[in-house]
Amino acid sequence: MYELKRRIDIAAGRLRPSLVLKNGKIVNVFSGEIIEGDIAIEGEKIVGIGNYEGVEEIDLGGKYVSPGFIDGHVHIESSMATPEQFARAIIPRGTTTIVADPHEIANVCGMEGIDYILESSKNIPLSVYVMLPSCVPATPFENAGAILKAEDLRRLINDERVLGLGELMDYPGVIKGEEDIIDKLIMAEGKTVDGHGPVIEGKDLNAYVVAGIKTEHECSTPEEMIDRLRLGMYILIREGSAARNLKTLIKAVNKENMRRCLFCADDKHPEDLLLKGHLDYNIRLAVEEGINPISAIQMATINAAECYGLKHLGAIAPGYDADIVILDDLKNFKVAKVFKRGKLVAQDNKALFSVTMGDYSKVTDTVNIKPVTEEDLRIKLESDTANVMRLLPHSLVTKRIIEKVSTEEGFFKYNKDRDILKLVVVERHKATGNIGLGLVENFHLKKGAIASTIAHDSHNLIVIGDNDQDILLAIEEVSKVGGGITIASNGKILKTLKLPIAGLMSTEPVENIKADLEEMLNIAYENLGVNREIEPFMTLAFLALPVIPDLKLTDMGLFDVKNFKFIELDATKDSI
Ligand SMILES: Nc1ncnc2[nH]cnc12
Ligand SMILES: [Mn+2]
Repeated sequence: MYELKRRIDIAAGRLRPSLVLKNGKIVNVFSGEIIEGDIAIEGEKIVGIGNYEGVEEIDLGGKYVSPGFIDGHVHIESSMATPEQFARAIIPRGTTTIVADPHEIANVCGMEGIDYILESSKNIPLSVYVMLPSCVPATPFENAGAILKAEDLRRLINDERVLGLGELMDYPGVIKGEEDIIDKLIMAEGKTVDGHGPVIEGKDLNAYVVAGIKTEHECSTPEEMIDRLRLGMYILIREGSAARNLKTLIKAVNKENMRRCLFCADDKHPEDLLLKGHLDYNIRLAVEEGINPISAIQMATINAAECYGLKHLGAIAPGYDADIVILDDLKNFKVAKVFKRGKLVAQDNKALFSVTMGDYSKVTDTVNIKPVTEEDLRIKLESDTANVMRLLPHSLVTKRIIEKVSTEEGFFKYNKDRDILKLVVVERHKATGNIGLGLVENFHLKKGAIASTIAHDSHNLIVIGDNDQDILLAIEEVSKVGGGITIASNGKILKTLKLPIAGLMSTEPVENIKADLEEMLNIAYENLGVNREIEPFMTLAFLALPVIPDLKLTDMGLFDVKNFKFIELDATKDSI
């Protein structure tokens, strides 16, 4: 009561605000104007726009003022950094709020993983909201470290930082009205439900929307985007490290539909966050592609706030949180200062706050595999014609190709003159001994192997190599360090990035993770001759995700995503 009365007195000019940002060019996300004036701030709230004198004053020197940026869909784990370190990377770029989907760590650690993300993001100057993972495991065609049902999720659905259900990847299950999915949708009634249903259309799309799914971030064509806008879905335009859809989709944004469009990163690696940026990069790219700067700012602020029901965020107006970004101009969108709830938290691309690591003791030691032998890696082929996964440059998609491969006594034989590598997925949560075996073309690796415990979304242990000795050595290394990425060559480990949190995240500062990854990328390209059109670690991470076509490999075998079924490696044994 008192606080409200005080805010009214300050707004009315009867009392001086604690802080006034003077002389700014304020982007008004409601009227679409740029209005010159001061911003009166009291505590965590904006209380007035106009001409004010404050106890403390900061002169903005006529710079532009935007609301803090809001990422509508991001997996913190994909940055390989903890939430605290992730905040250090993105706040200097102007992001003050994220809607996170912790399905990566949930696939490894179940509810403990979600608790960790909520707990470790509580005391940082970044608002971290969470969508409860709806699909753990993503599909029935893989073994994850947990299975989450509605009754598991229910204890968190009314948490004030939980905004609803995360990406509904099991779109066939939604369309069939499967009981498990219905349970989760009813549990989330009144909250937001995120989609992941790029390939559906027509009546199936109606079924998906009427089920309560209100957003889509997996569009890769303008047609998919328009189809979904027409049915009332919000469109999240994604620019991440894995998938880069902005330049394609932005063409379909116009002044009539832009208020239903927002930005997201989905999965972004540390080097991209630190070098390219976060939503400041999306905004810059959109403006370069012809979008009006004010519209681009609306997409990064008020649109996301309205999409997720965040009524106190997304605008520079009385009563809104004082989440404020000061920009040098509306062309390069260089972020000069960032305020979070009225406090200066970043300046000239530097975080002005320190972070202490939260307790992660319940989400480590997560690699639990049955020892793998050379015998386990033998690929039986009755003919020499195989179903091979052909990698496409800068894409999560693989192409199914049928190729003649070398064999010996009925088993696959490495051929140094052919670019056909062995891909192995080892179940790593319950030591079941499950192993998926596949063949990959266009990765180009020579004399070595790369292993990783990042393998969306079940995050089993995935390895690619051109000889079994290095494959076995790499498996042993990532298992020994409790999860991570390693490069083995000629019987030696060249480098390992340790990811002790769930086998997904490092405890190191984000700058160190970036430096280690850059060194490993260099080793992959220089020492092992990996295809420079492929980002090896991100590509490897998505080769196990059976919701993106054509062929993917899980611990249960080679999966034909288009026909939604397992197939044999020997192409003569499987009808297409
Ligand atoms: N992390 C992720 N999980 C599921 N689907 C995805 N598509 C892109 N990134 C993804
Ligand atoms: Mn996602």
